[in-house]
Parts: sequence; C-alpha cells; structure tokens
Amino acid sequence: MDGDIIQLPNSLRFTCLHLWKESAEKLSIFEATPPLQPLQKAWGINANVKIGKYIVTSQCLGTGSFATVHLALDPERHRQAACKTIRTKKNSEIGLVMKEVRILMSLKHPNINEIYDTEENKRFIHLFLQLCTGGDLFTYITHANGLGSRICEAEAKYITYQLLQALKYLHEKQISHRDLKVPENILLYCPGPYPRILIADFGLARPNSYQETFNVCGTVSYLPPEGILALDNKHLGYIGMPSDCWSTGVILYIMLCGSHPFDNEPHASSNWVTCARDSHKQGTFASLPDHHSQADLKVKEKIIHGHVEYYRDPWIALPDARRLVDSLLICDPQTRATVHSALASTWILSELEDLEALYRLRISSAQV
Ligand SMILES: Nc1ncnc2c1ncn2[C@@H]1O[C@H](COP(=O)(O)OP(=O)(O)OP(=O)(O)O)[C@@H](O)[C@H]1O
Repeated sequence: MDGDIIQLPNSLRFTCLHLWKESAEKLSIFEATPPLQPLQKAWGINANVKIGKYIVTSQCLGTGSFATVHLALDPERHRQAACKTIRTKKNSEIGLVMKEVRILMSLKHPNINEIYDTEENKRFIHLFLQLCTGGDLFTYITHANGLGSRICEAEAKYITYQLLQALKYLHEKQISHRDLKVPENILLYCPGPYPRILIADFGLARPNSYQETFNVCGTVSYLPPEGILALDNKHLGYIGMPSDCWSTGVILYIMLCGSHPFDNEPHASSNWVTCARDSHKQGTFASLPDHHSQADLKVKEKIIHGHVEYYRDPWIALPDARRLVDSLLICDPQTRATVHSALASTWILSELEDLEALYRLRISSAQV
C-alpha cells in the first residue's frame, strides 16, 4: 500500500511508493485512466467523472452516430458498466431517448443488453448498460477463425438460436427492434467461441409493433422491401416485427457465407447508411453524399426484387440453412417466416436438444 514501510533487520530500509501511471501509458480497457481522445473531450468525458453513483472513465468503448460509450464502474455493486452518453439539444430529443430507456427498462432477457440506470442533465443523457467485452458480431465473424469472413455452421446456428430467442421475447411483448445489424447492434457478452450475444441499441425500437408505422428507420441494407418502399413513398407504411425477421435472414446469410445478400458490390458501402424520420437519429439519410446514394440505390433495387444469390460456398452443403434464409427473406411480409416458424425450422429443430443444452449451460445458468 502507499506509504507502507518494509524494514529488513540490519539491512536497507525500503519505502513503498504507489506509482500512478500517466494516462498515456495505459491501454487496457480495464485501466482507469487511459489516453484521452479528442472526441471524448468534445463529449465532455475527459477524465474519470462521477455521474450519479457511477465513476465514468475516459475509456471509450465505442461510438455510434448519436452516442458515445465509456467504461463505467459502479462502486456500490462492485461491477463494471457501459455508460452510453447521448447529447440532447431539444426537449423533443430527450423524449425520444427516454422512449428507448422506457422500452429497455421493461426488458429482461439474457440476450438483450440490460439497462441498469439513467442520469440526465441539461446537455446529456447517460444510460448505464450491462458491459459487453467481446466486441460486436461483425468483428467476430470477420476475425474469429480461418474461414474467411464467416463462421462455422454450428456457431451460426447457436447465434441464430439466441437471436430468435431474444426476438421471440420482444415480439411477444409487441416490441420490434427495427435496427438489427451485425456491425454495431449485436454485441458479444465476452470474448471466446460460441459467444453469448446481446441485442443492443434500442434507439429505434417500437412498442405496439403490430401496428403499421409510417416512420421508416434503420440501416438501408438491413431494411425489408416494404421498408424500402415506405422510405421512398411517405404514404406507405410497414410493420416492425416482420422487418426484424428479414434482418435476421440477412444476418444469418452473412454469418454463413461471409458476404451481404444485397450489399455485395465491391464499392457498395451502404451498410453504414442509417435513415430515420422519427427519432433523435433524424436526418442522416437526407445528408448522404451522392456516391453513397448511388450505391444505396443499387442495394435498394436488389432488396425490392428480393433476389438472393446462393451461387457460392457453403450453400450446397447447407440446404436446411438455405431454406430458413429463404423463408426469412420472403418479400411479402405476410408470408415471411415469423420468429416462431424460424424456431420450428428443420435447421434449428434438427439440433434443438444440443442448442437448448448449451443455452442452459452457458446462458440461463449465468443469469441466476
Ligand atoms: N453495453 C455495451 N458494452 C460495450 N460496448 C458497447 C455497449 N453498448 C454500445 N457499445 C459500443 O458503443 C458503440 C456505439 O453504441 P450504439 O450503437 O448504441 O450507439 P448509437 O449512436 O445509438 O448507434 P447508431 O450509430 O447505430 O445509431 C457500439 O458499436 C459498441 O461498440
């Protein structure tokens, strides 16, 4: 401890000095005073700060279009958390963020990122969330092993099973997520194979999701055909739950074959394109540069025609998986697979016992 003295008889006397490392030397996610980044300064978190009962560190875990997320510590419960900070300018924005909070607060599921607390001041809303240390699903798929930007069938099945469990829970509560995508919104609870996934970012989630909405939002390359049509025709609406099922089909396709079913041109980068007309995420779509709009147009066309190519590996060897992807990527939302029918697909049912056993062992037991 700082100040302790070790005295060795007839020998030297040592005084222990607790050395506080300069921030520039710290790199690990779990260290309390890591290097500063300009964004963090702009966001107002540039050193350890106390927000409510939490100590929010300057360690940035990630940034989205509307939020920045820092590592936080809860000294009362001796646990770490992720502090998602959203800058709010108008009262209406506060209302929309609080909508996300209310939805999250009403949810408790092993595959949904839990919210612990919120703190609010004039400029920011801070959401304290369950910490995920495994990164996002996209990074996992592209870096996990030597399969070249895809994962093995067994892992893809286990991840799909978890995703469907979370969606079943949400859809039974009449909530749709509407922004499921691999790059940011599916996080891994911790590193390692057969990861536990957590759905994050409920900023576009919608209650009463059996109702048609005219406010299209989400990421273009994950939107279903009816969402794309509604995006371009303001009088058209779409329903959130079938939209989540479509996105699940896209995610499953990506996991198994390592490319996007519709956004697969070499320079098509519409993956990042977020569009929304009904939330604090408003306006992004409108401000796209031209070349992105072009790439985006192609992706939109492919989605509307619902043409999925299965010409490459590994589809020949995976007929049941392909049938499930096909059923989730049906253009007509009325006949598209639901979460229940996806869970009852041959691909899932053929290994249900093993899936359930692994899920119970690694997830349900960890929740208790
Ligand atoms: N609970 C968490 N634990 C660890 N990291 C997280 C957590 N939540 C978010 N992050 C990181 O922060 C990043 C941004 O978070 P999030 O996607 O929620 O922000 P956003 O601005 O709402 O996103 P978007 O750009 O999709 O609108 C994520 O991509 C992820 O890397």
